[in-house]
Amino acid sequence: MTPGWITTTLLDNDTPGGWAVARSREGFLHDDNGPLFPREWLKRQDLSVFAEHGIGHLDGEPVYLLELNAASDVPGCSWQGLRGFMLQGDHTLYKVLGYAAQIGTWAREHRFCGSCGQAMAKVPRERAMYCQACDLRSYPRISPSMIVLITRGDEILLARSPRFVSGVYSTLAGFAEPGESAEDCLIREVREEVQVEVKNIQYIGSQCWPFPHSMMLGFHAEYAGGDIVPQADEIEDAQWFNIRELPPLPASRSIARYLIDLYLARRLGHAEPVLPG
Ligand SMILES: NC(=O)c1ccc[n+]([C@@H]2O[C@H](COP(=O)([O-])OP(=O)(O)OC[C@H]3O[C@@H](n4cnc5c(N)ncnc54)[C@H](O)[C@@H]3O)[C@@H](O)[C@H]2O)c1
Ligand SMILES: [Mg+2]
Ligand SMILES: [Zn+2]
Repeated sequence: MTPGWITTTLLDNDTPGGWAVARSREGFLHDDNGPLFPREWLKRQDLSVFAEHGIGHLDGEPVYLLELNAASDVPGCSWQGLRGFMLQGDHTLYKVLGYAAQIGTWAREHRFCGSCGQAMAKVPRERAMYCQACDLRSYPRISPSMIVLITRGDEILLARSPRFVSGVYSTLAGFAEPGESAEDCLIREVREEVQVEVKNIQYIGSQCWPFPHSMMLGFHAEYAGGDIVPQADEIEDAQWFNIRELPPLPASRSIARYLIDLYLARRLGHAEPVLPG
């Protein structure tokens, strides 16, 4: 048995047993023991199953996703969105659910060929959908996004979007566009969102962000010039904050929070935090 969570495409839906998670628009089903259920028990419940996907092995046991048409009542259970599992609880289980969500969404959105419109079929032993007419394979979509902490000595640049929880300020982020390097994207996003220039861009680490399919690439950069001008509509407010007087910050498991905490730790001589993958 290999401990931990390993994704796979090798599971056969006709082989009984293993664990399963159930996902609807309301999130994942869970009870007091969490979101993993014995698969045969789950399949006996009154669920409207849209698709079933073998997704991986957890501590050597196969795990399947039951993708549902709608949430239904299961006695003793309730539904919780993926963000709730990210914010608290077992991080490995959150990784299982994050992967399940991305596979479920991708498979649902790639039932038909984007080129000719015919039905696509699952490719055996590969996470891909295939159109025979076009000889076209569609793989799960991952959207690279840059996220950057900009610093100026004891000050850090944080901003808030109108979508954030009231009072919370975070690092700047944005999606890569075709033709850009990670650095090009970072420089463009920072210019667009606050009209500031940066230098000494350093890659720090990355995080899967399955909302719905981002891959966050985290950077540190130093301020090089310009006065903050927040982008209309996208940025409600942006400010330089002294590291000793910070506003409410993003959730502790996010890479945004990690980039901030890492800088504080280095600046103040504290132990460095660990980035949750
Ligand atoms: N993990 C973290 O700590 C953390 C923190 C901040 C942001 N994020 C994530 O980073 C991503 C980018 O952040 P943002 O919202 O500031 O992005 P952004 O500044 O690029 O603005 C969002 C806009 O980009 C466009 N867009 C949406 N999806 C896209 C895609 N796949 N490719 C290209 N453009 C797209 C839309 O017009 C959307 O309104 C989001 O997924 C966000 O949830 C993660
Ligand atoms: Mg942004
Ligand atoms: Zn086709």
